[in-house]
Order: sequence, then structure tokens, then C-alpha cells
Amino acid sequence: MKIIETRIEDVKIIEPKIFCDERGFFMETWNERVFREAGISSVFVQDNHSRSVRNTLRGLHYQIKQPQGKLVRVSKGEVFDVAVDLREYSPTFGQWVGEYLSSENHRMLWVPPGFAHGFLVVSDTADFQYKCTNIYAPEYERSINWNDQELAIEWPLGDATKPLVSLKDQQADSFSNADKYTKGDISL
Ligand SMILES: Cc1cn([C@H]2C[C@H](O)[C@@H](COP(=O)(O)OP(=O)(O)O[C@H]3O[C@@H](C)C(=O)[C@@H](O)[C@H]3O)O2)c(=O)[nH]c1=O
Repeated sequence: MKIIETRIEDVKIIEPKIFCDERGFFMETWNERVFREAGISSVFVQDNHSRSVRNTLRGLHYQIKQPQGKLVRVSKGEVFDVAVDLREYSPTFGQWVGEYLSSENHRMLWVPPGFAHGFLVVSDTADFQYKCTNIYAPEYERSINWNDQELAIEWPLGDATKPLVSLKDQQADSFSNADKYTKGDISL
């Protein structure tokens, strides 16, 4: 397994070791000891799986209490996956990281607690799977506008002018109005 740093210190790309033979491939998608030794020692309590059609954009989501760290990957198709640093005390506060994750590159992204997360589907469909360090708490869930001008995320929309977005995400907050994290909110 290879850990690749991103421009935000705590967000990591993980490239699992792929074992190929005439049958296909094998990979470990999570191994407690290996991840702990790589610096990701969180306990995961919920696994999720969503399927989306091309041009779907989910996000940017976070929970202001019970913040979730997310280990995300794509088992079919390709997405552009984004993490936004919402920790007011962080040197990279308000900055974002975007990475292509696909069933071809097998890459995962570690999005720690303290970040908003979202993705855009750039294949016909995408199956998106992730482990979370905290359970879903809709009362604490928040959404920031994917198209926020201050964040200026460079979504690879191609010819599409607008992505497919849920009603909830159409009513998302601006980054400047959104709830942020202070130091006591996050324990890594
Ligand atoms: C996220 C979630 C949703 N649901 C339900 C609520 C709702 O009826 C339905 C669809 O929910 P949403 O529209 O919020 O699903 P979605 O837009 O896919 O939400 C997800 O987006 C990505 C970007 C994330 O980072 C995730 O943490 C999560 O917020 O599923 C659960 O039961 N458990 C969960 O953990």
C-alpha cells in the first residue's frame, strides 16, 4: 500500500497493492494494522455505498457534531472527489483537494474529520463506497454549495453546464455562512 500526500497535510491518497492474475485482481480495501501503521488509526463504525449517474454531484457534506472521517473509494466508474478543510485553526482552512478516484486506478482518499466532502461522477455510472468514523447524524448534517465562489473548486464538468444535485444540496449554505469547526470539535 502506498500513501501519497496531497496539498492538504491530513488528506491522503491511498494506493492499495493490487495482485493480478489470470482470474482478475485482488486487493485489500482496509486492514486495521496496515492503516494504523500508515497513520490512519481511526475506528470505523459505518460503511456506505451509493450509485450515481454521470454528472451527479453529491456534497459538499459534513456533520458539525459527531464529525465523520471518511475512507472513500470507487468500485465502479470514476469520480472527481473533493475534500474542503473546515477547521478554522488549520493553516489550510478553506482550501480544497480534488482527486480522481476510479475502479481503474483503485485509489482511495482519506478525508479526516473536520472536512466537507463531495464528488462529481465523470463516468456513465459510479459506485461509491466509504467507511465512516462516526454514525450518520442528520440533525448535525450540513451542506455547503458545491459552486461556492470563495472556495472556487475546479469541478471537471466538461460540456455540462450544471451537475445533477439533490434538492437538499441545491439549498446548501455558502462557505462564508456555513458552520465551521473549532479545535475542540475534532479529535483525530
Ligand atoms: C448519508 C446517509 C444517508 N441516509 C439516507 C438519508 C436519505 O434519505 C438518503 C440519501 O441521503 P443523501 O442525499 O444525504 O445522500 P448523499 O448525498 O449520497 O450523502 C453523502 O454524500 C457524500 C458526499 C458524503 O460525504 C456522505 O457523508 C453523505 O453525506 O439516504 C442514511 O440513511 N444514512 C446515511 O449515512
